[in-house]
Amino acid sequence: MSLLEVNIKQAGYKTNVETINHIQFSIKRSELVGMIGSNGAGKSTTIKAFLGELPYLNGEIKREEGSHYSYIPERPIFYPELTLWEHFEFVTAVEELGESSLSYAKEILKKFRLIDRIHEFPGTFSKGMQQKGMIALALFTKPDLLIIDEPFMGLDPGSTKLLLNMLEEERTKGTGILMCTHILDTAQRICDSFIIIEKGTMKAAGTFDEVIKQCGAEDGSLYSCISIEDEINE
Ligand SMILES: Nc1ncnc2c1ncn2[C@@H]1O[C@H](COP(=O)(O)OP(=O)(O)OP(=O)(O)O)[C@@H](O)[C@H]1O
Repeated sequence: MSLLEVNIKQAGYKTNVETINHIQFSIKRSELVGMIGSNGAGKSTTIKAFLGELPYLNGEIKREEGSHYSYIPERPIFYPELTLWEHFEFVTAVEELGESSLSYAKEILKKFRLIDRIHEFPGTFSKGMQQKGMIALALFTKPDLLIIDEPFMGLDPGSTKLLLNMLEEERTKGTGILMCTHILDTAQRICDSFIIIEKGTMKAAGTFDEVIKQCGAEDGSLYSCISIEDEINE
């Protein structure tokens, strides 16, 4: 059984108005899946659909029993009235993680070089620092499935390297990862499999060789899998 099995027939932001359709894929433990496609192709909508955040979903979503996920959205979201450290305390209380887990929080925050800023409000952080704060919070809950939308956005080279190492560490622990990204060279290097989304539907899915073949990308590059006029025209 996979961690996640997605079979979306149609889904959208209004009842009976489909923004995406016919998207099927699964994610196994320790698998890193790259979801790629142009701006507006339907990647974030697909994520929202299988997380149950859309008003319209015709399809079936199966999750491994007892597994839990963390979702890092494209734009960081924090509670304006809480400091970064208070976010960790809040998550500890809500998820019933126990006080001892806060030492793990400090470990992650040290790695992300945020430890000196924990008593500040994340809203006052730089974009990259906010992104790191979101990633740190997501990893803190030790998810079985990690869903990251544009993880490299705003990260400096050192933080990008750190994130890549942490993704590898998570994978080794058995975490399944779904990552939306426009950084195709990195995706090609680190992902086990790919989902290509185009105009709200799934154009290809599988290993690198499989998607290249399905897309008819003769130059053997993921760039050729993404057409330029890819946006959904409603
Ligand atoms: N909240 C919303 N309400 C209505 N339509 C939306 C909403 N969010 C996105 N859409 C529409 O859904 C379509 C797919 O958008 P989506 O955000 O899924 O694209 P994406 O592939 O994630 O793009 P990007 O790479 O730019 O993040 C677009 O036509 C967009 O306008």
